[in-house]
Amino acid sequence: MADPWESTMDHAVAIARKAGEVVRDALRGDRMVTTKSSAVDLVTQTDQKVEQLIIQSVKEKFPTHRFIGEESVAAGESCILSDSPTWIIDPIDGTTNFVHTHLTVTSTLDLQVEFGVVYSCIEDKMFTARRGRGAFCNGEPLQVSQQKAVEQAIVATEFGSDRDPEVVDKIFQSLRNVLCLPVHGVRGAGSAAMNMCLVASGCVEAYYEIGVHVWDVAAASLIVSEAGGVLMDVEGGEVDLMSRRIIAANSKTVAERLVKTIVAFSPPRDDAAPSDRCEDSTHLSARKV
Ligand SMILES: O=P([O-])([O-])O[C@@H]1[C@@H](O)[C@H](O)[C@@H](O)[C@H](O)[C@@H]1O
Ligand SMILES: [Mg+2]
Ligand SMILES: [Mg+2]
Repeated sequence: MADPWESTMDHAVAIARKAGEVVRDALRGDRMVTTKSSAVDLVTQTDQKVEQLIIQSVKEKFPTHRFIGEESVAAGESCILSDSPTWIIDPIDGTTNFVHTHLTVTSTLDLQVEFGVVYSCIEDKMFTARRGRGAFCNGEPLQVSQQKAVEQAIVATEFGSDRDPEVVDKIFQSLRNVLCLPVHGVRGAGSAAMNMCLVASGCVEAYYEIGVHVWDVAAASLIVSEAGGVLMDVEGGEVDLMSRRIIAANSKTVAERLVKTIVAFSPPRDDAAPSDRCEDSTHLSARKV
């Protein structure tokens, strides 16, 4: 049966590839860095340029579609899912890597519940998933790891950009608990989306993080699910993409072991009123890197 969203997803893949070209070009030049919710929550002109490139390109083809973009929300736009087709965009997932010319940088585009696209532009890896039709990397099918013993697993996580000592303590308590399960290792790509694509690819057994945003994980969530993986809230139960908490695992068994291990807390939700969000976009002085 013909897929009504096929041409839309093709456009998403094309614009993700174009975004990757812009990011690769920017890596060869100077990057002006400013900050958002903390001194280590970085953003560059390239993040903003790529987000506008994506949004303008989609608006021209699909004028009724809505958007949740990381940098648009940072500038004060709402972060509310509507009944209209809504694109959830992270123009650069891994901005800190981008600023430090580190390797893993992705751009993510998700059209809520229909398809997800994550493009890792340095590696030229295009991760895609269409609801009910599988997950792929450069056209090759993806399948999560079959390892169900967490003691034989590699787990990915990130430390986020909140440096409140009480939050950092909870993050480290979880990390210590996970390491002492024990697990074979803990890894972090510097990009939530890339960590989740590693789960979908069977490279690591699970990823968890408290403090991510909906734009970090929306596209890759569908890629994990379509690769046979499981999404769960850190306290168990269904994941809520606006809650800023997620476990993406190869199996329910591994996900449930992590639920028992992680020290849970609840950051301000992405769909909270702007005044209740911790991201108050305090743009400190720009610096060139
Ligand atoms: O800001 P960004 O590079 O798009 O996204 C990043 C996420 O991919 C990562 O998981 C998180 O720990 C960082 O704090 C940051 O949010
Ligand atoms: Mg991100
Ligand atoms: Mg980003």
